[in-house]
Amino acid sequence: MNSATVVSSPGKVLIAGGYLVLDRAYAGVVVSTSSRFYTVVQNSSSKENLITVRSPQFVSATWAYSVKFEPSVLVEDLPTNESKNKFVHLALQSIISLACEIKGVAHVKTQLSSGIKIHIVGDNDFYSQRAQLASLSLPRTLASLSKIPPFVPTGVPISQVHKTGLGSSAALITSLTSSLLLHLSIIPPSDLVQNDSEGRHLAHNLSQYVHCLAQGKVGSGFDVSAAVFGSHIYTRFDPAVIQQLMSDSTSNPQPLLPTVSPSNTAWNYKVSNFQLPPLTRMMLADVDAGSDTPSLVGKVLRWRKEDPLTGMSGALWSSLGVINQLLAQTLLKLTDLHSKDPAVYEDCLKFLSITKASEWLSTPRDSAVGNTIVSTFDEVRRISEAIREKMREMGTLSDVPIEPSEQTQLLDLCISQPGVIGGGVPGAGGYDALWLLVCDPTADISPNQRPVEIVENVWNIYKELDVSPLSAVESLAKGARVEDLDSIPGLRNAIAST
Ligand SMILES: Nc1ncnc2c1ncn2[C@@H]1O[C@H](COP(=O)(O)OP(=O)(O)O)[C@@H](O)[C@H]1O
Ligand SMILES: C[C@@](O)(CCOP(=O)(O)OP(=O)(O)O)CC(=O)O
Repeated sequence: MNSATVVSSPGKVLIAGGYLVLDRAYAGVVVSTSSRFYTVVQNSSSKENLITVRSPQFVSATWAYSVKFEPSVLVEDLPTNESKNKFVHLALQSIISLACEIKGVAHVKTQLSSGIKIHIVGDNDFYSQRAQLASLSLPRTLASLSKIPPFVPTGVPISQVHKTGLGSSAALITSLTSSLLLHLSIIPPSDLVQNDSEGRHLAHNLSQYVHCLAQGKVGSGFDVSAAVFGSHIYTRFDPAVIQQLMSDSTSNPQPLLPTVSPSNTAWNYKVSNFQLPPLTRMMLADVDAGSDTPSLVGKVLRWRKEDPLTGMSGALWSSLGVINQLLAQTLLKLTDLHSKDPAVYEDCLKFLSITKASEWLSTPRDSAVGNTIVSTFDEVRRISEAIREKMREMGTLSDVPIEPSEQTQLLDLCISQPGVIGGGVPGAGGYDALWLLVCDPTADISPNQRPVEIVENVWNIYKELDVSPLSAVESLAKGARVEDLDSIPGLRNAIAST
């Protein structure tokens, strides 16, 4: 039998907490996306201890590795490989080593007795689809995106692809790690059904370590955390937990389990429940201008370090810390209000969808509950504006384009449309993306246009920046998930030709 083990992991959007989340004293609000990475692991009938990995969306993206077990586990690139993939290679080295520590070398040798093949694909949203849309002569709309075949080939090697900022490497590492942990019987599939299982935490800790190793730095880890746990309020782990492993030489490998074990209490990350309110939709745009996140981060952190003389960064971090939390709590309050009175909530949503936010409070609702719902939406709008203002201040003080004026103009225009609740520049900010939260009622609001359509249209005709929508919405499935190969449209086909 050659059954496939498939695990998917979502992408991420950090809607609040950019820069602050690097510091354990502050939390970030991360939304996981419906766009996912999929890793498909199958036994092959090739050769003992041979692992082949293919990414069929890319040119020259096949990598073969041999696994040696003596004197210690060593995963080696085959000389025939046309390119290297550090992320995949380091992931395999770490997963096989950990599997041997947990189950013994004999168990892993049996699993690899006729080799395994791995396919990795990411939803189209992870990579810019401008060229596809142009070649199909389609306008840049959500409807056009749905006409592009799933997992469409990009026509370029991975190194040349235009990423959209959804965190491809974190989602890739997490789906690869989790699928291999399952395929090698290190964790049971049921562990990826439960939210808080030991297996899920093991997949998280290992993925964080591998991702840091591959990136050559320890970031906040919110992207891996979203790929594992889904949307949440994230407090980072202390980097000391992996410091020793990060500095180990490959010639003298240390055991991984003592560090990555879910029972290692040095992993002090916090994951608190979060989701966007019912009947709202997150909208994402890829803005084709591009920013280099590491250089933005380096500059902001340097400024913060040098700043204590004036104390401005301290005050800014404290006030942003408070309003970021307020955003999360106010959004959660809306979910609560919906569950208490879904009918009134839906009715309010209809009103908000056809009204500009600046006029939301001018017409009182029929009931006290209705007024609370509308004023809570208005509070979200005000908080999201306050966060933008503070992030712009951070940008001005550190001389970093966190919300550059070109983005400010576009965001202001979007936020002034009926039914738009709030938005901003995600993560580190810069020129490359924006997010909005819009009302998305189930009810028919014709002859009014739906907020999603209004925003799409604004983006479509906007001239000052080159804007293209992404199809992602929030993923309500919590993080890494076991999939059935045939239930994901296009997946079997995407991996069939190679
Ligand atoms: N589909 C894929 N298959 C294999 N590796 C991938 C794929 N997509 C991304 N990667 C790996 O992730 C790396 C990109 O990492 P990075 O630059 O940190 O991107 P991001 O900012 O999207 O996380 C690539 O060089 C490659 O090693
Ligand atoms: C600055 C940050 O807090 C957030 C950066 O978030 P982005 O979503 O901008 O990151 P990239 O995926 O690298 O583009 C750095 C961090 O938390 O690691």
